[in-house]
Amino acid sequence: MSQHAVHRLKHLLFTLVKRGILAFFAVQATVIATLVTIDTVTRHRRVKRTRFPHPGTFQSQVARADMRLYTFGEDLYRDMLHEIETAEHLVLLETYIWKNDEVGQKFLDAVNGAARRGVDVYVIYDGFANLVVPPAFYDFHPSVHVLRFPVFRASILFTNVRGTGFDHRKVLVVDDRVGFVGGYNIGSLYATQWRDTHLKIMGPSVWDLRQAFANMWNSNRKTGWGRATRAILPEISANFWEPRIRAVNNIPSNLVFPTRGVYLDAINRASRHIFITTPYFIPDQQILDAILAAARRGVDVRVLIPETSNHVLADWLSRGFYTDLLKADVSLLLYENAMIHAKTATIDGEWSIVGTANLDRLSLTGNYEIGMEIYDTDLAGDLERIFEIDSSNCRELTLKEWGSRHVAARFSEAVLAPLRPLL
Ligand SMILES: O=P(O)(O)OC[C@H](O)CO
Repeated sequence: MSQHAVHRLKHLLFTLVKRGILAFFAVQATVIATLVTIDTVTRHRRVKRTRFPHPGTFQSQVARADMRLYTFGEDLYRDMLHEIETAEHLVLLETYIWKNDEVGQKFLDAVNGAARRGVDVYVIYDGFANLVVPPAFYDFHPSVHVLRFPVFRASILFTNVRGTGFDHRKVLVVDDRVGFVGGYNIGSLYATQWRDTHLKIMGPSVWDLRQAFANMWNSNRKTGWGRATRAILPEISANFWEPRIRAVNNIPSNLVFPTRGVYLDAINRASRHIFITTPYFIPDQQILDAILAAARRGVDVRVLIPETSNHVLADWLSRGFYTDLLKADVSLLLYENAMIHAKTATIDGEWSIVGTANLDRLSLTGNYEIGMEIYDTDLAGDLERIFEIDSSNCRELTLKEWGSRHVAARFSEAVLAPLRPLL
C-alpha cells in the first residue's frame, strides 16, 4: 500500500472515531434531556409525597454515650433548635444545604440569637449547594464566625484533587456536650416530606464531631491569598479512647477517604445480614463486588433506595446495577411515594454507620463527609427496626419484573453507564 493510501486510511479512521464519539455524546445528551423532561412533567403532576411511615426516635446507650436516632425532620429540628437556643458557650453548625425557607430562617435566628447572648458561634455551609439561595439570606450577627465553603479554591490550580470536593457534612455541636450528625440538611422540605436519619450523641464521643468541625474550620480559615481573617477554633485533646464509637472523616484536602474503606471492610466481614439505606446508589466496582460476593456467600443483603429520588440521573445510573444485584440475590427494596435520604448501614446486628455519605463516587472519593461508625448491638437493633419499618413502605423488585422492562430503558441504562464516575 502506498504512503498516500496509508495516510488516507488513517484520516478516514480518525474521522470515523471522532464522529462516533460525537454521535455517542449526542445520543447521551438526548437521553438525558428526554429523561429530565419526563421527570419534570411527572414530578409536577405528582401529589405532594408526605405519606410514609414514621419509625419514631430510638434511644440507646453505647459505652459512655447516650444515643438518639431521629427519623423525622420536625422532631430533629425541634431538638437541634432547642440545643442552639439554650447553648451556653459554643455552637458549631456545619451543613451542606441551608435553604432560605421557614426552617432555614429558624436556624438563622437561633444562631444569631445565641451570638447575641455571647455564645461563640461558628457556622460552615457549602457554597456550591447553596448557589440558588440569595446571599442576602445569610444575614449573620457580626460576631458569628462564618465560612461559606468556596466552590472554587485556589489550591485546585496547584494540587489537583486536594482542592476539590464539596462540604457535604451535616454536623451540630453545642457546648461540647451534645452533637448531631446524619443525613438531614436544613430546609422545610426535609422537615416533613423526606424520610431521613440523624444521630444525636451525648457524652465523650461528642469530641469526634467537635474535632471534625475544628479541623474543617481551621484548615479553611484563611481567605484570599493566604491572609488569615477568621478566628482559630481551639482544638482540644480527646482524653479518652473509645473503639466502639468512631467518627469516619473524608477529607479530600488530606487525600483521606476512610468512609469507603469502612464500608468495604464491614461488607467483606459480614456473615449474616447487610442492611443498607442510601438515597443514591452508584457503587464503584470494588463496593459492588463486595456486595455481590457477600450475597453469593449466603449473606442476606438488602439495599433500600428510593423508587424515584429527587435526581433523575442518579436513579438511572443506579438502575444500571440492578441486573447484577438481583442475579446475585441481593434484595432491592424500592421506597415508594416519598424520598428516603438516610445514609445508614447495619451489619450482622453488630456494626452500624450513620452519616452523610451516599454510596456514590462523589461521597466515597470526592466530598468532605462524616459518619459515626458504631459497634453496638442495641444501636444496631434500633437501626434494624427502622429498616424493617422503612421496608414496609417498599416494594421488592424481582428479577422477573426487572427483566421485562422496556428496551428503551435498557438502552438508556447502557448509554448512561459511562457517566457513573461523575456522580
Ligand atoms: O447531597 P445530599 O445527599 O445531602 O442530598 C441533597 C439533595 O440531593 C439535594 O438535592
